[in-house]
Amino acid sequence: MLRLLLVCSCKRIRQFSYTIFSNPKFNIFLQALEDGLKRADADPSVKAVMICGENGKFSAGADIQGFSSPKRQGIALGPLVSLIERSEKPVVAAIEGIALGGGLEVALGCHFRVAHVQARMGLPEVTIGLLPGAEGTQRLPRLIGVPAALDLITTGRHIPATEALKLGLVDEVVEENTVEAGIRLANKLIGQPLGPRRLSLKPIPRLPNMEAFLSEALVKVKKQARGCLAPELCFQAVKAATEQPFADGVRRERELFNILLTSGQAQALQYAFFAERAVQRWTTLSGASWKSASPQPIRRAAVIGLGTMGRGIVTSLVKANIPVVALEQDVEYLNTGRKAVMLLLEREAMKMGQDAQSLDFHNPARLQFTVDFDGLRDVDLVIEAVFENMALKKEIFKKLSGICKPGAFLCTNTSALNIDEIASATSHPQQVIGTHFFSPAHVMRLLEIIYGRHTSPAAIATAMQLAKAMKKVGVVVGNCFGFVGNRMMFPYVQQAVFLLEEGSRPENVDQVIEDFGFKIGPFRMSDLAGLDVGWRSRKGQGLTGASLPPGTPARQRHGRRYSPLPDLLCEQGRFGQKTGKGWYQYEKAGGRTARPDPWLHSFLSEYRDTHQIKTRFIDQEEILERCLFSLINEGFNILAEGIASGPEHLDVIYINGYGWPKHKGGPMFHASTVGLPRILAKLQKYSEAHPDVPELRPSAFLKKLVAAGNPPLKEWMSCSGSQSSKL
Ligand SMILES: CC/C=C\C/C=C/C(=O)SCCNC(=O)CCNC(=O)[C@H](O)C(C)(C)COP(=O)(O)OP(=O)(O)OC[C@H]1O[C@@H](n2cnc3c(N)ncnc32)[C@H](O)[C@@H]1OP(=O)(O)O
Repeated sequence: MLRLLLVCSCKRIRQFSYTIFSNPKFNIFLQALEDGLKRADADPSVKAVMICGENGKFSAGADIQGFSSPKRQGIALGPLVSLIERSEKPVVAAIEGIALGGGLEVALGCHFRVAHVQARMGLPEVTIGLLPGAEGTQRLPRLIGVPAALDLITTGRHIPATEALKLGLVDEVVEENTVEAGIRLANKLIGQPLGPRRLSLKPIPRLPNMEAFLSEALVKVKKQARGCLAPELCFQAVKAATEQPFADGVRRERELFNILLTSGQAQALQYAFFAERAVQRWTTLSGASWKSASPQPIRRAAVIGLGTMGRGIVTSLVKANIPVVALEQDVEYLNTGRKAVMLLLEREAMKMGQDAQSLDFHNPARLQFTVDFDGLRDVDLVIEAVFENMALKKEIFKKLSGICKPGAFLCTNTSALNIDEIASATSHPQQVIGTHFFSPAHVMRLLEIIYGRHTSPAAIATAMQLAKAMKKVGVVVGNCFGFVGNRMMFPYVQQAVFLLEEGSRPENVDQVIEDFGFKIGPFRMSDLAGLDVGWRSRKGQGLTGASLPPGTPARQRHGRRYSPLPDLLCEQGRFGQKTGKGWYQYEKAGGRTARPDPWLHSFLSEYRDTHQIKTRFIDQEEILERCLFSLINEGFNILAEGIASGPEHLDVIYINGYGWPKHKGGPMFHASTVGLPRILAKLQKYSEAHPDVPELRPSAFLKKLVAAGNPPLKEWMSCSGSQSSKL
């Protein structure tokens, strides 16, 4: 909520409390600001005006919910910012807490800006698919120069007050009461000329090579945007500021803003913003929820296993300022793991600069390495991160159950294994919970949190709190094979491989998926992760390898279609990047540049000949639909079973853990935009063509929703007979 303080000649402050922007939940009352400014200008006793926030916050900007509301109305902010700037009396912005989006644009209209040292500011509109549409794209480059403005506007990053001061975005940073400092400043400014402080009148600071700079910047922005429209249109708006007078630049900004507003991407990104917050309000099938469960403090944690996942998890815990005990099975593994963890932490410290001091990871009180389970006696939480092997995990949990204090939470980092079976090895299964980290664990934001039959609400609340401390987004899901993320991934990967059997090449499939906006297609992903991982799992499930009963048809398992292609590649030692060959070829073992492999193409032809599969041309539409709609179909099954309590959970998981393009809102949001009747019709078509693929059979819940008239996403769960959406 913004307030207007009127500074009078007698140095008394008349205070009008005008709600301009929300504390973000409330509506925008711009009219009040306009009226207040006009009254201040007309009143000779008022000598200066100050705009500040309430409750220690300047403004989080406009109400994001309002952008997708069909009833969006009211006066525009840009003209008001101009009105502030035109004021004949000095207007000072006193920024505390946050000044984001439209809030910062208001501050840019002021003649002076004073900020508290702990304030943060930014123009994050790009992250919700928009651009700073209240003349911010025209004022900011005039104030801080084109490179810095482009950076802030196209990334949306929030910056601290100290950085804002260096950039010239604010005039003063104070450690004391910002409002009082603002009033002092306002008093000093009374009677001073304001012309040079009106940003719309300032020329753009020139660069010797503006044209070259802008072309390079555009290439960078496009590369980072990966199909997302907003960064490029933000760029265009700033470019307009470099080429056109202020008023024309503002007109261009408005045009571009309207394109974005109606683009569909903005709705998807705004949905993703609220979805990420909605998943914090978790519930379980048995009715436990965030409302009544209390997280327990984690004063010390332990990690078991210092493989790739364990190393990343230790790093995340250290960065979250949680003292850690890291345990390995023997000294050799421990030393290798210690070196790797230290390297990761050194790198993180480099990235953090001065703030890195707080990590203090050379201090054994903060990070300790051991091979002795006794060192885990007094920890509050353990994260086991050993191999995906049930017997091994159960053995470890049995041991932990005897050693750890009864209140300690026992987490297993698994991507698919049964949490209840692991918990059965302990004497307090209510303390056991699944925490599925994504690789690299210190980078990836997603944490899938899986509750078992006995998991206590406190364990769930604590895991959620831990996710937050590690700056991750925790999503609570039920226990089933593959949980949510991997369970939905299986049909997608399966379709990708079936498409190869029928006539596609890995590079065709990857291209279609990457053009859709995924960071990486299924085959490049498989080469990166290592084909041997899935091979081991399939051998464990008896789908391939020595335990396969003789006479099993090559392309069928349990009466369903099966493709042995990935197994055949593994038998040839083609494990992906690590061996230099997989679905692609690489320059060397460990190489990263995937090149289409003629060997693989001939191998696929021979395979089709052997199995008498007629090679056919498969178009982009079929590739995309078979991969994505089968994944979405599984999502509907998951919702029907109550494994996730709403579609937003699935979407947050896919955006943060599986590279789903955020500007497409996640798989379930995408389904809602494509339209459920279309998805159903396509699945029916593909299922008829491939009756031996149960994953293509439309989910009963999808059919129910279509029969119910294709309701909007936020009403889906009320049709499920399960729980309701949080949105
Ligand atoms: C033609 C007109 C053109 C332009 C005008 C201006 C445009 C804009 O201003 S666009 C909006 C720009 N602002 C943002 O993008 C800020 C978004 N919010 C945040 O980054 C964060 O919420 C925060 C930094 C402000 C606070 O973070 P944190 O303390 O971690 O709290 P939460 O994120 O959990 O948020 C708490 C609560 O507030 C809701 N919320 C936050 N910001 C907005 C907002 N701008 N509009 C609507 N609602 C907002 C958020 O959803 C949470 O709600 P729940 O508690 O119900 O989950």
